[in-house]
Amino acid sequence: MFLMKDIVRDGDPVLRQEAADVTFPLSEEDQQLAKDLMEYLVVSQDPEQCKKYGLRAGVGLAAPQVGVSKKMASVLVPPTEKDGKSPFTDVIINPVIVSESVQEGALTEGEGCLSVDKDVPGFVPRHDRITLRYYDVNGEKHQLRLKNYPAIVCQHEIDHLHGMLFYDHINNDQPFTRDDDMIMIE
Ligand SMILES: CNC(=O)c1cccc(C)c1Nc1nc(N2CCN(c3ccccc3Cl)CC2)nc(N2CSC[C@H]2C(=O)NC)n1
Ligand code: NI
Repeated sequence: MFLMKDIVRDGDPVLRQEAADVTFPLSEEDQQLAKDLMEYLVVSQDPEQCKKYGLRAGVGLAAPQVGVSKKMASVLVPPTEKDGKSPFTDVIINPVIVSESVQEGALTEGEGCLSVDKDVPGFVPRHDRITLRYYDVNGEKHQLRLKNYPAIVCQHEIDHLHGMLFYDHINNDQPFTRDDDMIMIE
């Protein structure tokens, strides 16, 4: 199981590299990595276990953040009160955003990252809607449309696979600048 000591922090070059494509069928090692990446999110989202292991809660974790420069990330978007179903949960492998809305979206409260200890205030302008193509741990190809929070999270995690961090997108002169048709996501 990953603990905070296993999370690579900003400044480590691995977070600024282009990660390598994952080859199928997954090696034992890559299968274990996928399990561990998802387990971190599950444990971190359970208040009791989160406290017990001293974790920072997250809804996404990319392999480079645990020092493995491979195109793999776990995403676990918690269920919204409404229907108790997670809008998106999977380990995305060799993900590609095949299309994206011109319309932007951003989290109203800004973004946090397990690899960035400092708070970096500001809107992180992203695409409000994306069409995501990825392979799951079984090598099955998926292509689906995501919008709002799940789309933001996937873009944040896919950024990690290309050596980008969320604050790279923040407008430093006007961090809370937004154009009036930017979708603000709670
Ligand atoms: C600077 N202001 C802020 O951080 C920020 C501040 C307020 C609100 C938001 C919404 C903010 N923003 C933000 N909050 C999150 N969490 C909210 C709490 N949650 C969580 C916490 C406890 C249990 C279960 C869960 Cl689910 C875990 C996830 N996560 C991300 N990001 C950016 S995309 C990848 C994702 C990530 O996992 N980061 C570690 N951003
Ligand atoms: Ni991150």
